[in-house]
Amino acid sequence: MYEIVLVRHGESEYNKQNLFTGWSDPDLTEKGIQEAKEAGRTLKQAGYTFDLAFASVLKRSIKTLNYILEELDLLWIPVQKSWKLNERHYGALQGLSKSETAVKFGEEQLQIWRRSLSVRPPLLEPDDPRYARNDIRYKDVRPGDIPRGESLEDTVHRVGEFWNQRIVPLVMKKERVLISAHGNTLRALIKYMEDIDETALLSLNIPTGVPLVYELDEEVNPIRRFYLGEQEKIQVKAAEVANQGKVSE
Ligand SMILES: O=C(O)[C@@H](CO)OP(=O)(O)O
Repeated sequence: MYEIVLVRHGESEYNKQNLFTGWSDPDLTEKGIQEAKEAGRTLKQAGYTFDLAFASVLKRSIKTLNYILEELDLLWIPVQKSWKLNERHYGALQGLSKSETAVKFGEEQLQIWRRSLSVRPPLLEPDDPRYARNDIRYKDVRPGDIPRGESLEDTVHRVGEFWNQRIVPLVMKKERVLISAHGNTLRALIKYMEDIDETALLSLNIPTGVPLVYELDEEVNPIRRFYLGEQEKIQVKAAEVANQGKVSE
């Protein structure tokens, strides 16, 4: 049996303000830093250690990973960063308030944009300053691969490809891997690995800064997944994520 640990970054400035984030690059809040450190301590107490780690190219994921590795005294291990682990691109919704958007378009539409599988958000215009094509960190990405807005299905595609090409071979070599990523990237990975149906996917909300352990069989198929830490507290945190789509928080 293999094991892999996934973690969503700690609370970001946009999470705190309840703004759509996607490929925007806000920093962690003080609470987010504490969540990341706590995740590191939880892993340490449970006896986890890692040979290498992955992060996206967004600072909330990178910093979360660093705080965790610091708690584990593993800042020295190799870290691979990839845009393929970036949050799902939220298109023209990026930077807008979730609760104001719920008032304007209704909670039902908001839930479709946030949690459905195949619906894309309104796309960014090519000349929108939020379009990542002019951002130097994506200079090596084929321009056609840089999204202007993604459905979860689009994210499943890129994350699934990354999982197969970059992570599975390492897991099969018995490398102990930690992945610091994002709420919808992790939902996409869970969808890819387990092929859960859309109803289950709708209510799948990943809390910030909580280690999620996957046990995998010899073919790297999932056996089970579970969160490490106080289960009641984790459920409350997941419910908070679900409630971000309400008209008033
Ligand atoms: O804004 C976002 O990019 C994501 C994660 O923070 O939010 P949501 O849970 O609404 O998909």
